[in-house]
Amino acid sequence: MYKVLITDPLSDQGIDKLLRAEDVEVVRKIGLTGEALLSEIATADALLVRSQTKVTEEVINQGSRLKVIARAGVGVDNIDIPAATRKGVIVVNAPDGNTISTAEHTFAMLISLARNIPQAHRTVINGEWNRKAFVGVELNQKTLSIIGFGRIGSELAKRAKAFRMNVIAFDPYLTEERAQKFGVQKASFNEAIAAGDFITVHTPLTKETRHMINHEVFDKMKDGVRILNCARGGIIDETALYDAIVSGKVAGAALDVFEVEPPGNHPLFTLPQVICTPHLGASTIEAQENVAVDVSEEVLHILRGEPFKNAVNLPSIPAELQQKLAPYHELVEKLGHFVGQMTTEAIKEITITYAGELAEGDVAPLTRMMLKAVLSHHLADINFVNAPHLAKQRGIHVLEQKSGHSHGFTQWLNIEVKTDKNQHQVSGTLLNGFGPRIIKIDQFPVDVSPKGHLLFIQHRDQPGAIGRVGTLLGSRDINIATMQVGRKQAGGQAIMILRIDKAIPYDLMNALKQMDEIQSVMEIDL
Ligand SMILES: NC(=O)C1=CN([C@@H]2O[C@H](COP(=O)(O)OP(=O)(O)OC[C@H]3O[C@@H](n4cnc5c(N)ncnc54)[C@H](O)[C@@H]3O)[C@@H](O)[C@H]2O)C=CC1
Ligand SMILES: O=C(O)C(=O)COP(=O)(O)O
Repeated sequence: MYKVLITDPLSDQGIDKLLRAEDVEVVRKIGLTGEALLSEIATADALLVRSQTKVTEEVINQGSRLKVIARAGVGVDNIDIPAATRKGVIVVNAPDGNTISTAEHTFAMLISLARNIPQAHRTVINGEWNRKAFVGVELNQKTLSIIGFGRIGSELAKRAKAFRMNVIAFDPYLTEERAQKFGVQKASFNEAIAAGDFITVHTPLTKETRHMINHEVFDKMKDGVRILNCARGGIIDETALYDAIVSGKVAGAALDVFEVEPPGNHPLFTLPQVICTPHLGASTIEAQENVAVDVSEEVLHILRGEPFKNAVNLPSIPAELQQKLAPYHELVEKLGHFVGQMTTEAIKEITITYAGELAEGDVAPLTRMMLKAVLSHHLADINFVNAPHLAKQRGIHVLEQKSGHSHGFTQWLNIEVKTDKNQHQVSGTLLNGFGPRIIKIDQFPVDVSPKGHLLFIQHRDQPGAIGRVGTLLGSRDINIATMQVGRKQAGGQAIMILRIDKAIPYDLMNALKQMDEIQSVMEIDL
């Protein structure tokens, strides 16, 4: 039974799949913090949050069973992603479900800001009728500068265009083609800042975007500019915004998000030009259902070991590439496990070489898979998420290379592991109709189907050696299912790989090791 802990409000309909899953126990403790959160997370397999719960390193490290943190929304700045990665915990979000709601909310703020709707509302319900104080401006023909042209920024642009605004966008990843598709003008940051009658930010909060709208930037804006932030508190320096409003540079600001939430008695709230909502961008019935459905499905997939889509701390793999690489998963994992078990000393370097069909295109997901398999025999708690991080932390050099030499196979791959004293390598291929095969072990050509319980013996090639091993195993009722031998030259170094039906008792292992012609014996589980 998996325990899924939910600590922020999520839509009931959205989490229906989780509630109905027979292998899941849902524990809903909304607003959990401090010691209570630490105590609940200790037994949770998954944590589901929105923006309120602060998922700190301490919380993550306390989650000894934790496999996934799911964010029902976009921004993951409340989650310590590097800490999750170090711990091997997958972080997923729901990037698409609240785009429209947040774009609509921003548009509502834009119109409210232009027409002073919240301020006017307050006076009317207080018994006043002051029409002169709330003269606004039209959106028609005004310039809207959008900083961050991703999902929400681009949806906002469509709505602004419908209101006949000129839309200018700055985003380092915005191509001319995409700008044309949305009918917006691509601009530099400074151009967008200088041209906007309204400036709205739609970037994530990162080291680069924190206080990207600051005193200096306000100075470069048009007089009477209006500012919106429905993305993340902290993108705009709130002190600089306050000063710019007081100085008259900025005519008004609409804020849905704040550097500290809830913001309490913020100085900005003393200014009549400021309108606010309490982080409501994604707060619609539709968005909340969408994001809860998305994360519930992702959590179930991850807990059940099925493929998932929206990991924040794993490189995303396009569906087409996933399909292309899927047939190689087993081969890569088995080779990795084989060489990982052959290597009994601290690893210094791992090189994976792809040739043939495998050398064409992106193979990074296979390399990550191989790394996890090799290192799983050397490091504790390793998984796809933390494998590259743990390798780097241990000073293990990982090389991925491609070769034009596929040794006569349609696809060929080799994993080489170096330690201070030794090196081992295993090559494999996919044989049409037969699946993965190991075709070489440490320079010994073989043909081994990599599965089951294997006995890997290094010995001197001499008459009777194979027979003696067989007799010894037979005398202890150990059946040999298949056997492969390989040698470089007659009478020289050789290897035996026996698939046996059960594990070897300790004393029998010692008896094998003591045979004159045998140099090493190792059990390998694949
Ligand atoms: N107020 C609310 O309730 C909600 C807020 N959000 C926030 O809105 C923001 C945008 O969300 P989405 O559009 O879904 O994300 P997105 O990832 O689709 O778009 C973000 C865009 O910002 C761009 N960007 C990154 N660094 C930049 C920089 N230094 N300068 C300019 N552009 C930069 C990226 O290239 C990307 O195109 C996020 O911060 C998210 O957390 C999202 C949903 C609801
Ligand atoms: O999705 C986002 O980034 C949001 O900011 C929405 O936050 P919320 O889920 O409403 O707390």
